[in-house]
This record gives sequence, structure tokens and C-alpha cells, in this order.
Amino acid sequence: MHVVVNAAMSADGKLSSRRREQIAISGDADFDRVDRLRADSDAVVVGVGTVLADDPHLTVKDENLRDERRTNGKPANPARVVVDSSARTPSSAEVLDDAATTYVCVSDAAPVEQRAALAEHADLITAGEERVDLLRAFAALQEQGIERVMVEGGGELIFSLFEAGLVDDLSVFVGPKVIGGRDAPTLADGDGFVENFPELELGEVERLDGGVLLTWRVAD
Ligand SMILES: NC(=O)C1=CN([C@@H]2O[C@H](COP(=O)(O)OP(=O)(O)OC[C@H]3O[C@@H](n4cnc5c(N)ncnc54)[C@H](OP(=O)(O)O)[C@@H]3O)[C@@H](O)[C@H]2O)C=CC1
Ligand SMILES: Nc1nc(O)c(N)c(N[C@@H]2O[C@H](COP(=O)(O)O)[C@@H](O)[C@H]2O)n1
Repeated sequence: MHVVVNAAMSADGKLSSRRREQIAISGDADFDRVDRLRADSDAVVVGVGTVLADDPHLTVKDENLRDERRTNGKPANPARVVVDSSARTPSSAEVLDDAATTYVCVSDAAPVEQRAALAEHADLITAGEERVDLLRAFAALQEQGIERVMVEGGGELIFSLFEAGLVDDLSVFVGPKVIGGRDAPTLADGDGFVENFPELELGEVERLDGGVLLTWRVAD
């Protein structure tokens, strides 16, 4: 399995404001690049915090890219995956519509009624006691044939994926905005590292949309 984390952050490192509302940090060129990355993936993964904040659809927007996938014998859209220990994803969430297969990864602690409601719209993967065990959840996704994974956030999930050693590549668009706020989400939140910091090797550096696209490889 190959896991790429993609995110857009402001010049001061924020994914969103302290209100946790979706903010367009990317411009058209970066959104097009993200669409291509989605189209090249078997699954797009987010944490439930992003579902609750943004209600994303996580589909491929460009019809030509969807056609290309179909021509290659794939479904029009990659699978969508929500990491959601307590099964808090609302039944009305956009990611639960029929545009793509959706997996919701829950823990043993998720209430039975909420699991049952979600199971009407998504395939459930149970991994972990209180919190989703990401290593087990990703292994279960791989058993479903998912090899190329794109993670779109947010900061809590991204930190945990680095902590679990699951990230291979990181692409970050740094946009021409300052958002600020000590409580605004950043690229990697969680508890943060105090030692054994994941080390990155810089790949491409590209000017885009008045900002810069940085691609990194996680060092072995
Ligand atoms: N600019 C950008 O590129 C992007 C910005 N965003 C922004 O980020 C914000 C949302 O990010 P954030 O609040 O960090 O939410 P996340 O999307 O990272 O979801 C975090 C939640 O995932 C659940 N979870 C389950 N298992 C794990 C695990 N093992 N490790 C970590 N989390 C786990 C937790 O909830 P539980 O315990 O209930 O399961 C946790 O609270 C929004 O403001 C959104 O707009 C989001 C994506 C991209
Ligand atoms: N690449 C990127 N740039 C930004 O500026 C963003 N705000 C985001 N947000 C992510 O995109 C998701 C929305 O997806 P849909 O358009 O609904 O398919 C959102 O939930 C974030 O993960 N990304």
C-alpha cells in the first residue's frame, strides 16, 4: 500500500480557521492537481472531524478524469474512507451518497444503533477498542484491494498516521493567506511529537496559485 497525505495550509501553517469552517486555500490549479490525485487513487481518506466540519463529497470533479477511470476498468470515483471511532458520521453526510463505495472505520466502542444506521450506507470496518487502530484499519482496506491511498486530512488524523508510520509521501500546498489562531487546525495536530520526529526528504518545489506546492517523501 502507498499512502500520500495531501493538504492545503495557509502561509502560517493552518488548515482552517479557529471556527473550523472550510476555507479555500488552494486556487484553481491546485484544486485541479488534487482532482488528478483523487483520480489516481483507490481511496480518499478523511477523519470524522473533517466530515463534521466540511461535509465533503470526496469525488473526482472532472468528468474527463472519471471517464478515464472507467476506461481503465475502475469505478468513476475512488472509494471514500472515514475514520470515525464512535460512528458519529451523520446519515445525511455527502460521503454516504451512492457516488462511490464508502468505508467507515469504527472502533469496538461505537454504539450499536449508530453502527446499524451507518451500515445502511457504508461498509463498516471495525478496528481498535476505543479509537480506530489505523494499522489494522488500513490492513483491512488493503484486503479490499485498496493499494493507492490519498489522505485529505484533517490535522488530527494526519498526526496519527505519521505516528503509526503509515505515511509514504506528503504534498502540501502553502497558500498566500494568513489565518492565525492558536486553536486553528494545523497540518499535524494530535499530541505532537517530542522525540523521534518523522524526517522528510524534499522532492518537488513548484510555484502555483500564488503559493507553493511542496512534495516530501517520508524518510525510512
Ligand atoms: N486545508 C485542508 O487541506 C484541509 C482542511 N481541513 C480542516 O481541518 C479541520 C478538521 O480537522 P480535525 O478536526 O483535525 O479532524 P480530522 O478530520 O483529523 O478527524 C479527527 C477525528 O478522527 C477520529 N479518529 C478516529 N481514530 C483516529 C485516530 N486513530 N487518530 C486520529 N483521529 C482519529 C477522531 O474522532 P473520534 O475519536 O470520534 O473517532 C478525531 O477527533 C476542519 O476545520 C477542516 O476544514 C480538513 C481537511 C483538509
Ligand atoms: N486541497 C485542498 N485545498 C483547500 O483549500 C481545501 N480547503 C481543501 N479541503 C479538503 O477538500 C475537501 C472538500 O472536498 P469536496 O470538494 O467536497 O469533494 C475538504 O473536506 C478537505 O478535505 N483541500
